[in-house]
Amino acid sequence: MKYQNFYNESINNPEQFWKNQANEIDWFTSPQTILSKDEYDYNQWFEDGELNLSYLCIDKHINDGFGEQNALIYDSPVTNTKQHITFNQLHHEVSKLAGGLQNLGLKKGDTCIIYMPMIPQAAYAMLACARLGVIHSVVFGGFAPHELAIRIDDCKPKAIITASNGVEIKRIIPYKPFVDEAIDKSKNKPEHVIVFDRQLGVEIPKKAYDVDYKTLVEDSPSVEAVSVASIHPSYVLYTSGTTGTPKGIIRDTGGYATALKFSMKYIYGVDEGETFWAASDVGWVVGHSFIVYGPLLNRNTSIVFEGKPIKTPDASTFWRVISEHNVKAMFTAPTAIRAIKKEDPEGDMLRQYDLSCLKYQFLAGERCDVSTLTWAEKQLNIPVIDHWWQTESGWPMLANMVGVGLQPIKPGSAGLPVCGYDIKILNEDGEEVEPTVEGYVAVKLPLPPGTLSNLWGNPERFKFGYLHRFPGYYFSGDGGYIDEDGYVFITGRVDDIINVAGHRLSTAEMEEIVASHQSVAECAVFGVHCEIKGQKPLGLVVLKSDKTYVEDLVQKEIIQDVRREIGAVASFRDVLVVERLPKTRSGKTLRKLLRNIADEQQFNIPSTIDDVAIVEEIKSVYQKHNIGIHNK
Ligand SMILES: CCC(=O)SCCNC(=O)CCNC(=O)[C@H](O)C(C)(C)COP(=O)(O)OP(=O)(O)OC[C@H]1O[C@@H](n2cnc3c(N)ncnc32)[C@H](O)[C@@H]1OP(=O)(O)O
Repeated sequence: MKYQNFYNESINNPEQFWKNQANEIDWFTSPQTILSKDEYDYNQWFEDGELNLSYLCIDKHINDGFGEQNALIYDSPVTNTKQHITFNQLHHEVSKLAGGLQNLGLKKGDTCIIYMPMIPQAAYAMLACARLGVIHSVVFGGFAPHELAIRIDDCKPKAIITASNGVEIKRIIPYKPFVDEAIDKSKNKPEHVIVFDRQLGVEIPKKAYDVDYKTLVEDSPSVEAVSVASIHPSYVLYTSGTTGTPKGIIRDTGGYATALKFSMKYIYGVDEGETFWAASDVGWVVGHSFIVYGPLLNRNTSIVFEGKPIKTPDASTFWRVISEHNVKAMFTAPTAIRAIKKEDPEGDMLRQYDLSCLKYQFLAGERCDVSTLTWAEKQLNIPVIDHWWQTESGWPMLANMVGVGLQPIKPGSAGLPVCGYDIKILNEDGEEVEPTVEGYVAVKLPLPPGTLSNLWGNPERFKFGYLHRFPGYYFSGDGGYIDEDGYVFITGRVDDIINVAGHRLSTAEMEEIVASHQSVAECAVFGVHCEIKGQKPLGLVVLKSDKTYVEDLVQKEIIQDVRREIGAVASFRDVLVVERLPKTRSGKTLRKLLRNIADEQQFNIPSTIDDVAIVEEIKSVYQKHNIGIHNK
């Protein structure tokens, strides 16, 4: 099969194409309607189909005779634990937890937040919710109680499933106290908090709403998977938006199952029974799609890894896991490769392991610089494939579809459009631009199955944020260009979103927190280049003139404020005090100029600037504080 023919088929005849793909999964009721419109006049897939994700990920494989195959391998260098979990064992854990949730009153259509570290119980919790048709919302453990509270208030969960603690290298992260604090702050209190005690000697503060996870599972019956409509939301996953509040991306069930089954085979090139590893976190979309649902749907063994690319215990960890667990294809973010490269530039640690099992290395989550890609290629000597997608899409939009046939790799490009995604580069007026001309990356509607179906509780924001700017297209928020061979190059966000170590964060949200410090008159927060994390946030503050300050103390307080409100994941460590900020004559802060000066990029000073002398002022502040690529 040729990529181009396959792709063209998906674009020219999407209904037939996706009907064929939908036939690859086991439906309780096969869909007769393939593509239709919902009440908001937006496309939906397989409207009248019925199925269950938990059934497809577990029961189906047991029924097919694969109950003793490993479904999950939990590998935790931070606790020195390795555990193999078969599909039979997964069934036991998930169906009894689902029974427990049911006993607590959770039913189809309710919501449940999952705030867990990278332990198998996080996957059990997701699958138990899916078994009942309960809509889960996993919140990344690096987010602070304030962020958790925002999500609680938005999705109003009936229960929260959490653990006593996480382990960050050698540091204990107190998950349960964070949940208690978030509930204190939120207006919509959940009825139950189900707590998995990891028995690591961490004290668990007790509350009336607490339910012990293990007792709940022990005392509850196994329950069967319920049938849900294809368009039933399987989950809500929050992602940063350009305004302060995060957006709850809604994912359907039938379209998602179809797209994930398709992805495992055609994008990642793994067959049933093989091992796949996405070294990410269940709190991100990668974790949903390619640690839990995708591999399990495809009867792959999936690795739940609780560790880091370095320091747990060293830069050889990834290679040990690949070799020990016979991983065929692996997914990680470029930032992880950069961290390994820094510790092991010549690949000496890598060569201690037999990596002959590894056939493909996939990279995504942030833009991949050429030197990271070529370093990985040189060390691994296999195709290293950058690809691009978003929380919104749920699965890859650009890739090198190795399951169809490996195409030449062009370093710097995230590859070719994946089947179903009619990707266009548009100018300000919504017109398609010529090859190699940079513009806005948009996808012609309808989007393929498995992509976002709306925003939780906010259909207006969905339309305005994604569909309004270029009618007839989904607007990705990224800029880029397509070359003469059809390869797409993503150049970065065109809004206030930054990507720090593969974590998508809103600078507007950080700016709100910085601005609320009592000593700050005005401020700007923006992303600057970071050698390891790709980008990191930098804050510039102008202090109020009617006060006396200890500058260092104000800076520490501001950094602490952002960490307390958003969480450690923000990596907000740099705040500089300046006399003034560059502005246009109409008073708009020139954040892009501030970023370009820091990144020492070629830039034009906007003609609307109110005082050009500020450019030198800012440069000298950056120099004094060692900000800038060449100062490192
Ligand atoms: C394609 C669609 C998508 O884009 S989905 C998103 C894809 N992104 C990813 O998969 C993320 C990739 N990045 C990573 O996995 C990590 O950044 C890696 C590379 C492993 C490095 O981790 P780390 O050294 O912790 O750095 P970091 O910048 O992630 O962390 C910053 C601070 O946050 C903390 N943190 C991190 N995770 C948690 C957690 N689960 N629970 C609690 N805290 C967490 C870290 O400890 C770190 O804290 P500190 O600032 O050092 O005190």
